[in-house]
Amino acid sequence: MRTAKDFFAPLAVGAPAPVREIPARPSRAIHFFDPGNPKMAAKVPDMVGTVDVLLGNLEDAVKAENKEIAREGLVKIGQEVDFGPTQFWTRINSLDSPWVLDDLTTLVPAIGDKLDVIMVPKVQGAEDIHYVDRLLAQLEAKAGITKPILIHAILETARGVANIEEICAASPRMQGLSLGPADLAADRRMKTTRVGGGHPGYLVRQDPERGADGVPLYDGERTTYQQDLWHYTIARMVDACAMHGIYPYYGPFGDIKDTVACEDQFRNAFLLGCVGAWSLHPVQIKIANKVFSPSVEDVKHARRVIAAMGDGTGAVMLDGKMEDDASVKQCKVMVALAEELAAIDPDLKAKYDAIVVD
Ligand SMILES: CCC(=O)SCCNC(=O)CCNC(=O)[C@H](O)C(C)(C)COP(=O)(O)OP(=O)(O)OC[C@H]1O[C@@H](n2cnc3c(N)ncnc32)[C@H](O)[C@@H]1OP(=O)(O)O
Ligand SMILES: O=CC(=O)O
Ligand SMILES: [Mg+2]
Repeated sequence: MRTAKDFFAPLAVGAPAPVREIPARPSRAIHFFDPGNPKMAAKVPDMVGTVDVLLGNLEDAVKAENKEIAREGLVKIGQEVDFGPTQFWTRINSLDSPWVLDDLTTLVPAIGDKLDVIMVPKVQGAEDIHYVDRLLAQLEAKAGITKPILIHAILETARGVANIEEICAASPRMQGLSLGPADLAADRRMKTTRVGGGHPGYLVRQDPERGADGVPLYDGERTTYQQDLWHYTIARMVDACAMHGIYPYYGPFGDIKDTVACEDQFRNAFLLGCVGAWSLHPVQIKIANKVFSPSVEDVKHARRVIAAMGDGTGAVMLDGKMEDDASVKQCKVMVALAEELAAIDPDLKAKYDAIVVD
């Protein structure tokens, strides 16, 4: 165990000092692209400024025979593109793969000064984060990198879920967690073949009409309500991240054409406390940007409550509802997010600035 006094010490002589607080940078959409796919790679420069995070993916969805091309493509993009306000992330190959060592030893010297966050897949426990943490420190020291690269872990194994708190606490580099519903479903032996989202078989059913004898009458219509397969894991992830001052994200939604259900899944995650979601296709960026930005109505309400609550203590009635010390804190979460987003998104800023609090 690293003691409290050593926790913020660099893990290699000459490596940058770890950050004490993870910056709250907007990351509504983490947009995945394959850096070895020429069509996708060509779109990256024009996507800067339209999405909060651009992530060059080297892991699953990149064919084994293309791993090196993807890595080289990522280096080229990292060296040539000015990312401006957009964060630049990568997802490296898993720690048990033959590619990950080359991923790290190539990327850090070549583009480590540009990379904000490295996403590590299939994290099982703190030992995986410790490994990456030390190696990054050694590579940063060797390359003269002055800003520490942060680590994001994907929650996609049963062991990872069981070890979630120790993963979050494993390093001051820990920036956040994403739910990986596809690998997690496989690892848990869940019986869904979908990449994220709900399932029509996972439902609750309205109570039956009953006869005078109390026996259910089976011929009546009974409404069913599809449930969220991911509720437990997302809620678990949100608590662990909040406890450790890092950020939770929903991961992939594979039914690209079902933009409505994608929006629903993203909104569930937003309401539960996630700050963003993955985008696999350009069409999902707009959805994430919309869902993970507080609505004008919510911001207006939050500002009204804050104004009505004065010093933030006591209780008031507003529109027939009680507001008090706790609800004003909820409202402050909403307003703080709106302010963060307004600082980087002129359209949102104009909408929020136009709000008149009556
Ligand atoms: C499930 C577990 C996980 O690990 S999920 C994360 C790993 N998966 C990924 O990263 C998938 C990334 N996305 C993709 O590979 C593609 O979007 C898939 C889903 C295959 C669909 O591609 P495709 O059939 O070409 O779509 P399309 O014809 O609608 O594309 C229109 C134009 O847009 C481009 N495009 C597509 N996806 C991206 C992307 N992610 N980033 C940037 N550009 C993208 C296409 O190349 C296509 O371009 P063009 O108009 O032909 O020039
Ligand atoms: O990597 C993501 C997943 O769902 O698996
Ligand atoms: Mg996965």
